[in-house]
Amino acid sequence: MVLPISSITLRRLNMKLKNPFTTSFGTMQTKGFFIIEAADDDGHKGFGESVAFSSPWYTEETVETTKHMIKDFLINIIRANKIQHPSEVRDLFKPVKRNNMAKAAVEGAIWDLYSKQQDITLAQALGGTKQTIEVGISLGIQPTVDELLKKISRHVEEGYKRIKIKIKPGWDYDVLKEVRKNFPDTQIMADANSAYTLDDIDHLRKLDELNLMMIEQPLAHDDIIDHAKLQSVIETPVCLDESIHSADDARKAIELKSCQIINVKIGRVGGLAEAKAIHDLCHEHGINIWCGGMLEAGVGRAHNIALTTLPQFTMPGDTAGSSLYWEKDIIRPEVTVQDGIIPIPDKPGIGYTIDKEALESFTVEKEIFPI
Ligand SMILES: O=C(O)CCC(=O)c1ccccc1C(=O)O
Ligand SMILES: [Mg+2]
Repeated sequence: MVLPISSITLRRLNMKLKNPFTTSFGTMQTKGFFIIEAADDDGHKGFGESVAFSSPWYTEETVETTKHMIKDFLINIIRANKIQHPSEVRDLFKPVKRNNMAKAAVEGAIWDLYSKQQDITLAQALGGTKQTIEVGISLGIQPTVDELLKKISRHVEEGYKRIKIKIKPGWDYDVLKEVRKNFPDTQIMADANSAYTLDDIDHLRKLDELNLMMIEQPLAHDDIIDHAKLQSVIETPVCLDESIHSADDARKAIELKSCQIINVKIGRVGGLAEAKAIHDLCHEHGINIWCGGMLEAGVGRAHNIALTTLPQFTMPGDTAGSSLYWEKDIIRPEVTVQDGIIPIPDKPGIGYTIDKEALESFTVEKEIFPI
């Protein structure tokens, strides 16, 4: 049976983050992104969210490249092909190299549309099994250690299951040592966003004494060789984020022992089908995975929640509550977290309703493409 799609709408939104978010690369305050709406003639609407940032610091994609890819390539592919199941979109998009975040935004809208047509949840469509998921929070680099400690206290009290701390040279060992001293029993991890090289091995080895859950992407964004060298001489488990763009990348990293853990982001790997393939591979190899975040608005957050219902997502992810990022999110209800837990919504598709007024108020550009 063909999966009917009658139009795809591309909406560009601008939303201001409640708090600036600082990584080893710089600070973000507003987020531009696309909400993709895939509609059929029976009134079903599926939604996807693009996660590329305005500048290419995390991967090579940007808001502008996302638009170019979707408008000039991906929509034409959808138009030219009959789709029976959303898992086919991954192969249809293969002739377009990389540009994973653009692909994921369109593919995600089609998964949501399909789930609504079938009257099942997106989690069910993916084969998810959990009724609730556990989440942690990611804290950007703060102006002072004191401010970091205050934020950690607040989130530990709220019940977040683990605290991730962004690090960079000059904001690492001493800061984490202070954190560990104040929070001896909290699950703490660090994310370097590729700020180090193998020259820093001795420095990174000092982190072993702090009993961190893991160190995320310490070395180059495109590396799996040096990470294997690093992992062989440090005890702290290495987690890869930027380096993994596909199940094939994950296979190679596992084979080389470049990491013990993988952060799976739907956008970075090109969509839900690829994310599920990475999940299945890691399940087979006993590699723990968790769902990363890209400072998403509600639609992206809902997709992350659905993906995390798959069983090998054994570690708390970065999908924190909407109100930590936004004055007002674009979904109803907003994502709320209690004691570090998010219940899986039971409505069809992503399970959250689009707040049309909010969506409209953040929209700066809109284009409809008939399919
Ligand atoms: O809170 C979130 O959504 C995740 C925050 C985060 O760590 C992050 C935010 C933007 C870009 C990259 C990363 C990352 O995981 O490396
Ligand atoms: Mg990361």
